[in-house]
Amino acid sequence: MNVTIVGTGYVGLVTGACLAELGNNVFCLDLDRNKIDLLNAGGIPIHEPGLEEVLLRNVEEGRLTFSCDVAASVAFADLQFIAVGTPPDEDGSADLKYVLAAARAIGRHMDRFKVIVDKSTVPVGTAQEVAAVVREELAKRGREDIAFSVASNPEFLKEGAAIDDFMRPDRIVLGVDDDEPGQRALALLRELYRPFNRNHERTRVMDVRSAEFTKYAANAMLATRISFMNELANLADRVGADIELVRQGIGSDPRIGYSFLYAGTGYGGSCFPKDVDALCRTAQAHGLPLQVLTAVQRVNQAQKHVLLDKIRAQFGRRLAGRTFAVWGLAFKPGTDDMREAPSRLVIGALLRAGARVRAHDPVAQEQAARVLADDLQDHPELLRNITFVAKPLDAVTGADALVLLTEWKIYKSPNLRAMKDAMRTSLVLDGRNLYEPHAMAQAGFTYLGIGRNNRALLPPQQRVAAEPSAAADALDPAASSLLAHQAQDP
Ligand SMILES: NC(=O)c1ccc[n+]([C@@H]2O[C@H](COP(=O)([O-])OP(=O)(O)OC[C@H]3O[C@@H](n4cnc5c(N)ncnc54)[C@H](O)[C@@H]3O)[C@@H](O)[C@H]2O)c1
Ligand SMILES: O=c1ccn([C@@H]2O[C@H](COP(=O)(O)OP(=O)(O)O[C@H]3O[C@H](CO)[C@@H](O)[C@H](O)[C@H]3O)[C@@H](O)[C@H]2O)c(=O)[nH]1
Repeated sequence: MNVTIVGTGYVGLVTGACLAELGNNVFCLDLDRNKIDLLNAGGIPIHEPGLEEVLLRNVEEGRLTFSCDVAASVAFADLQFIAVGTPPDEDGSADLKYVLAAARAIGRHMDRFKVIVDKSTVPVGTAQEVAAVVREELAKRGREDIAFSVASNPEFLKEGAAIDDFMRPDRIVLGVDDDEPGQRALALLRELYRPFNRNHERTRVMDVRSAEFTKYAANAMLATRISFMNELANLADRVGADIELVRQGIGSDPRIGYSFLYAGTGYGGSCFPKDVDALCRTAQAHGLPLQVLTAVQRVNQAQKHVLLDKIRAQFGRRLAGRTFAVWGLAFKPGTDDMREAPSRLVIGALLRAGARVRAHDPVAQEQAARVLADDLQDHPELLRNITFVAKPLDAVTGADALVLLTEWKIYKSPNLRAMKDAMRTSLVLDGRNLYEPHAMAQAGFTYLGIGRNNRALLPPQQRVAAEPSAAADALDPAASSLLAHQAQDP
């Protein structure tokens, strides 16, 4: 089949590549000329395992095209997928300007029946708005005779596992209208997704509004599990339990399951924070504020500060002159995506407090340097105090503490002896609970995970003995106000 994908970001690129891999002819449109030029030159704008191979093969075999030509993209296929960004607006609701601009462009150029498929994550009712915009454009040209349908086909892929998620989906949600164009849309989409249903039927057909809602409900449920565990982890720290053992204890109940119950430094990325916000906004607009999800957001905001609180508990306010090793910058392993990455907040706070940071990430260092420069626009001189290093061990050399923020595989079995020898102080703050407290204590580390302050396993908590240099003793005033602010954070 011929398919057009509007928007060649994480979702658009993966969708386009995977649909081409199944034998379809795919036209990927983006308005970002640099991105299209890079793709046409054989480059890839994002880090996503397995993507390069699929892209190169399908471009070479002529099934995958990248272009900025809107008229050509609309003419190319009856199926027009919209996969552009839906970033948060100022009030937290989803900003639909890219979606509606894409819809308008389709309406402006279409000259025969089209199925417009919203793959972007969009609030309930968006398909109706898309249809209105397309109708408006058709009316301007006096072409109200051209039929079309707007369907919803939300995407559930995870970054870092996107190809696998797309190729082996748990479910394919199709929201279509009941009318004749809607049923034509359904027939086309069923045909497109037929290869995914060979083993068993994965397609769930529903009305458009329910499909749009399903996407938000899924992300909200997953975010809720994470905030629930993060809150319990903080209590575990107080009562002397180990949240990892608790996770396994409850996960063994099939009604609960093991997935998405890892405590950490709060969820980040381009989806959970913005989608939970947007759903809360939708609910408010309908006069039904969502109390559980409001708490989920609040807990997540606070959780992003938990490691900083632990750092402060160890060092007091004297962070100026200290050196912190940071392992992991991306919001999760398997990606170079820095959107809402907890590392931004932690590193920003450390630098503002006058500390030095030696950071390592296997793929996200370049992106991290870019976003941190943006985050620290008001204090660009602080960027001198962050060094990006080639190897994890280089980061810990001479460090007062190691702060682990992303659970990349490369950090899973470090050489503890070499680490301990290299560090100035053997303090490890593990934001992903990657290590065993007992093993770390045995190796001579002061180990602080999230919700793992199990008194039976750990030596009595000691404050870090080594004092910073005298020159560093004077606390940067910006740092002290920042830390005070964090102390008050809910
Ligand atoms: N990133 C994920 O893991 C993920 C997973 C599932 C769903 N989603 C949802 O999918 C949507 C896209 O997310 P993303 O992460 O791929 O975004 P992204 O920012 O990586 O990519 C969006 C792309 O759309 C392009 N674009 C914007 N307006 C355009 C237009 N009018 N015509 C053509 N191209 C245009 C931009 O230049 C950009 O390249 C969002 O709604 C997001 O919530 C994302
Ligand atoms: O037990 C867990 C699982 C995840 N996280 C964090 O949650 C965030 C999101 O992780 P993940 O869901 O793996 O990555 P995303 O790529 O953001 O994928 C989510 O968001 C996408 C965009 O909507 C959806 O398509 C996916 O189904 C949904 O998992 C990250 O910061 C993780 O560190 C935890 O803290 N604990």
